[in-house]
Amino acid sequence: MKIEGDITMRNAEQMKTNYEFAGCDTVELAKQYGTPLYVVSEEKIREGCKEIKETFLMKYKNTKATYASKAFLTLAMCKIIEEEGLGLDVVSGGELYTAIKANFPMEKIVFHGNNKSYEELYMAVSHGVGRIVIDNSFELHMLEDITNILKRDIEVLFRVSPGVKGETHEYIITGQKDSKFGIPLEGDNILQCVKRVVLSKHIKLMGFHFHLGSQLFDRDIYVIALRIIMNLIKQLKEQISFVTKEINTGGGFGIFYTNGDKPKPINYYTDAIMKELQDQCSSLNIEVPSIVIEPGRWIIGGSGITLYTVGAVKEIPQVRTYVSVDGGLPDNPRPALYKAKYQAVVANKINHPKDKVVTIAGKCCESGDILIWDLQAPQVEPGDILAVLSTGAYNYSMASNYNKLLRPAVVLVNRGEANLIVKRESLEDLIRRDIIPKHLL
Ligand SMILES: Cc1ncc(COP(=O)(O)O)c(C=O)c1O
Ligand SMILES: N[C@@H](CCCC[NH3+])C(=O)O
Repeated sequence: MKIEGDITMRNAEQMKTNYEFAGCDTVELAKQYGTPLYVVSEEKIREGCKEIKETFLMKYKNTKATYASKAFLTLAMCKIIEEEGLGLDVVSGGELYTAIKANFPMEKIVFHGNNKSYEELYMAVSHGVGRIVIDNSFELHMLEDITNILKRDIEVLFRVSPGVKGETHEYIITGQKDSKFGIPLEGDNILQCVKRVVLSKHIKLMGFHFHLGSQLFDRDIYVIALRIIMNLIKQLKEQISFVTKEINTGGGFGIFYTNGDKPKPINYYTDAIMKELQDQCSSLNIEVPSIVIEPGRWIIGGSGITLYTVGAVKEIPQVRTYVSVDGGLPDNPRPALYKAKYQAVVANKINHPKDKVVTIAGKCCESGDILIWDLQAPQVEPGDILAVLSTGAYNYSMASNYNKLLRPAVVLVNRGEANLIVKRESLEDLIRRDIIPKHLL
């Protein structure tokens, strides 16, 4: 009996031809929820958070981690992040509103942005967010005004621009000298801002923030940036006796998309940051400030995939075969924006030999709407389900309605169970905000 059972199990295993993600058959998911479909693994998100806790937060005292919600934010995501005990970084009234609606603890919110509006700052102060990261002196003035009106205290950091250039796509580097983000360290801009804020009645300066860019694999630039910030901290202490309590070293930790990406555990970065911090503090004889990191992509990127249904397959002899899917640039603008590369599998043909090379095209009226060039794949036919991998970060959050395509649904999967966490847009949603003026009726 037992032997028979084993054979049956083995046969079942061999016959499995569908791609599984978090214990769910992705072809079934596509059938049940339609395509394009974002699928997000709860377990993978929690594993990332756990790694951050075990190898950074528990290893070093006086440390915090906030999830950069711009990577992927829904009410359910807020709940997971809250349960995991991380903070949340938001960059707009919209992201803050989402966190408020999820009852996310406001003291764990860090509010970012290089051009926050008066209304956004007012919203942040009146809801009592934990930190506002001030990007410029214009914002500082608005914040002084708002805190005086509301008579509310607020703790802030200054975002500074360390002048360090990360190796990544030029559109996603932020820490270089010529950047729209942060207060430059050249000149006395930062000194003036610090002098001003220390006199403020309601604004308490806790320290400094830098963020170097995204999809970074090199820890040395974090160390270099930290050294530069430590020098600022030393000068401020000597010149105006300002004591820095917190340094936020941003996010940007890279993940695997395709061969060539060499992802690292989080402590590859944080151990180097903490070592530099301790060395610098002891050599400068200053108290060790608290360290905060803000990973976005590193937590959610590999936790998501996108399912598409294949439509037209067009073979141009001696040129290439275009396989068109039912989404593309509107649900994933990253290949068009950053020449981002992705891996994909044909979910219903997982065991078929990959003896073809095809190009995965989106359905937008844009020649640049190509999701993947030259994918090694089995024979692809209309109706096949394509799973594009590692789409958890900056796909759903950057999606648009270009060509009036409907934004996909999002399904949260965990150990074979699936829950819809964002509904698919409807045609009605597309015109909900349109108004026809009287003279055109
Ligand atoms: C201020 C700030 N913190 C954190 C992040 C998160 O970046 P990543 O998703 O690359 O970790 C970003 C985005 O680059 C950012 O601008
Ligand atoms: N949107 C970018 C990341 C920007 C991070 C925000 N500063 C991407 O998809 O790679």
